[in-house]
Amino acid sequence: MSEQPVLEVAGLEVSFPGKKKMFGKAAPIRAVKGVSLSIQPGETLGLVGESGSGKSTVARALMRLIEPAAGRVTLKGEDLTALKGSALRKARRNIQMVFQDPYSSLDPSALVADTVGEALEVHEGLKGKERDARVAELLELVGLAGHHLERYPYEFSGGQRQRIAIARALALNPAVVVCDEAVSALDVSTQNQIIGLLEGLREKLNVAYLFISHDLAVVRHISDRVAVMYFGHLVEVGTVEQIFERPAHPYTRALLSAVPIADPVRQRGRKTAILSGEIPDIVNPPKGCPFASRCEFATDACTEKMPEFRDHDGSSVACYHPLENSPTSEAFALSQ
Ligand SMILES: Nc1ncnc2c1ncn2[C@@H]1O[C@H](COP(=O)(O)OP(=O)(O)OP(=O)(O)O)[C@@H](O)[C@H]1O
Repeated sequence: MSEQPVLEVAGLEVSFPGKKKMFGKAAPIRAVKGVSLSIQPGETLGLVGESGSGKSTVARALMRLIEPAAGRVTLKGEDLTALKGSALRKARRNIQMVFQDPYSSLDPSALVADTVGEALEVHEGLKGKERDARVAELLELVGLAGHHLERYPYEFSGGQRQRIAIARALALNPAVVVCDEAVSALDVSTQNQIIGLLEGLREKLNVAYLFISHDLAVVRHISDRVAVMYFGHLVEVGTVEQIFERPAHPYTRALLSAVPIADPVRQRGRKTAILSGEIPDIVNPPKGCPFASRCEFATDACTEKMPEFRDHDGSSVACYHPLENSPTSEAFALSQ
């Protein structure tokens, strides 16, 4: 029997106010529609999808950095969506975020000791030497020497700054860390080091990750399971093997086959399901599956109603005609 999930998201909806029109009311932008997912302790769930599919909005809403319009977020058994004020701040200790850009996410005027130690002061009342000793431990945990305490972010490389951001995220020993494109701004060798660090920390601390990335090779490497988003909807969730080797949703297959293969001969001979066609207008969404207009398998049912999730060959997929043994996945496997 599986453990209780550390994070459960059910029916998450997020809307933004639409652009004001000259006449009439502005239609809201429904950026996230009915997203449900769960993460087990110590598990890494990858979250992928094209730009604008809603990945960052899911992350920000589940941390209550923006208010969801509907849905429930349960963190370590506690309903985050029902909490306010100090109760919310306390519960949020358990979920922290690492952002893409370590240059802008760290305060340039703050010493590393203050950046990493702030949460320890606020939540645990640690001060002075006691706080700094804990910060030095955290720096060592992320592979930096403890004596970096008295330095400013500009004195570090991009990779070292991301290590500082990770140390800050881990200060309160969270159960979940959301990594939103956390390695995307780094060069490949630094990326590999940070990924190795995240994997090591997961082993040591049993922390779970929601790992958002547009880099499918990185997601494949780090994730246990992968969730695929399209146009604000989750369309498929499965183990990393299922998603990459037997994608069931035509969108997942197209997304994977859009990854170029380095060898031009193999690239030319490859059977692809290229992502062609326009993404629907987010202000006037279609009533059925939003991928139907781009999907070679779409039927009338697809344009009528968004399909419910169903189990298919071990994954969970929102599609009326999930694919069997999708051939493009083989091409993706070859590209690795
Ligand atoms: N503050 C906002 N106001 C209005 N619309 C927004 C706002 N933030 C996001 N959106 C819209 O919500 C949708 C989802 O955006 P989001 O940034 O979550 O996508 P994403 O999958 O994270 O994309 P990317 O990979 O480019 O970061 C997009 O249509 C975006 O334009």
